[in-house]
Amino acid sequence: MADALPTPVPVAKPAGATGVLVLANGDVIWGRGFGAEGSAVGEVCFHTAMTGYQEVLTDPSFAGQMICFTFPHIGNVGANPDDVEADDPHALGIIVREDVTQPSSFRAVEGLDGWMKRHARIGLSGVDTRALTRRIRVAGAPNGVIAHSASGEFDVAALLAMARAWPGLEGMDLAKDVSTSMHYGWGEDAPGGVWKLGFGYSSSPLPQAGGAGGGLAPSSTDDGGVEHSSTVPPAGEREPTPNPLPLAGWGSSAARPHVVAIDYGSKRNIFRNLVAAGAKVSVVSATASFDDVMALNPDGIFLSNGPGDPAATADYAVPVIRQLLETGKPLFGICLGHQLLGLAVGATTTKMFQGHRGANHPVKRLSDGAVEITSMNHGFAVERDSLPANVRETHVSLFDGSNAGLELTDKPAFSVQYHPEASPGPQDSLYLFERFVGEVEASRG
Ligand SMILES: NC(=O)CC[C@H](N)C(=O)O
Repeated sequence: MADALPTPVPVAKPAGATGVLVLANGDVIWGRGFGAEGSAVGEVCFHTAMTGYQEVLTDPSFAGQMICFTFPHIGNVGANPDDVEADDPHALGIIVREDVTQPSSFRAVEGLDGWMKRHARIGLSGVDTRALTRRIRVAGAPNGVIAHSASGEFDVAALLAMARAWPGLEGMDLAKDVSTSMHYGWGEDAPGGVWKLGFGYSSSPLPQAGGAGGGLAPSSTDDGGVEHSSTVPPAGEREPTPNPLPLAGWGSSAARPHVVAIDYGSKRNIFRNLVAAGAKVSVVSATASFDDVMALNPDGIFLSNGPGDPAATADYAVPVIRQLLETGKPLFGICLGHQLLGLAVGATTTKMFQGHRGANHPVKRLSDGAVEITSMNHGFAVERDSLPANVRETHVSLFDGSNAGLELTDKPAFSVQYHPEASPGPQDSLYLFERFVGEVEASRG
């Protein structure tokens, strides 16, 4: 009963169009460009959150994707250095209904337009985002190119060729490209260890008065298969959090239990919540070996969220996770970490038709029937029917019945498909951090 999509017909460029979205099927959607000029290719998905656009844009899970926001007013509280999940945006660009207005918030230090320009990310406004969302619901998340040119000049045929040449997210490993470039400590003492209003610890320089906007990176580099135009740089390997703590000296002797987090593209608020729940956190890269992790003497292991296809990341992540499970230490995974734990225990993952992206996704907790309102951002899912006998499904999406959580019955390991760190979004699921750190504490010898 899915509606048929109309065959694309060439749409003449309307007067004043300075931005365009070209989909791989030939659809051309015109609008007004903002943020950086240039073009970027990736998957087009929609997000239903009404708040938290900076958190969404900087979530490394969005590498390789551009986001159509269903909420029409995006950008109206500007940008600040606090509401970021990484130093730089990882989403390639955003597609919005209304033009971005002057920011109205005591927390804003610049407008969204200037922030995106500074970080070389493209925006497109004036788009019928309802129609685009409906298209994604009917036909799945398409590949496409977002482009912004202040002169209004576009080579649509070249943009279409770029969209068609992009191989798609399926089979694409992006985690190691966005992971931390060095191992570091994220402790209660670290700046930003826990969130405080006005902390402003981003290491990105803030714009000088009147100086916002310049500074686009000059050339493209490879980003795990994500192609970029000459003006939009890839997300790249992330710098560690500012003022990282040294790793040395942390371990089981410390007062706090020590969690080693494998960063497949983690959001900062996850680390803050682990610290708030009582842990000391060390962060290691996605490609860290079993020995790298164990050398830090962990009391528990955390597997982070991240971009791309879990099956492609599994090549290097799963053997390490399997060895870590054998240690019997508590293990907790979120989103990509959930999918990788699923793969490590022998389950399979699949690409979803349109995915889940929003801050109001109901999930049923099967242990007691409670419904958690959750923040979600995923395009792949663990296949329930592939779960082995020693794995129990713990949570289910009430939107489409897909798997949203699992736990092992013979080891202290569990994971959820949604984002319990809940920024942006509700806080129903923060108990998971306390459960995990409580288990880590209890398991210390
Ligand atoms: N937020 C995430 O960790 C996303 C996981 C994975 N990249 C997906 O799209 O399903």
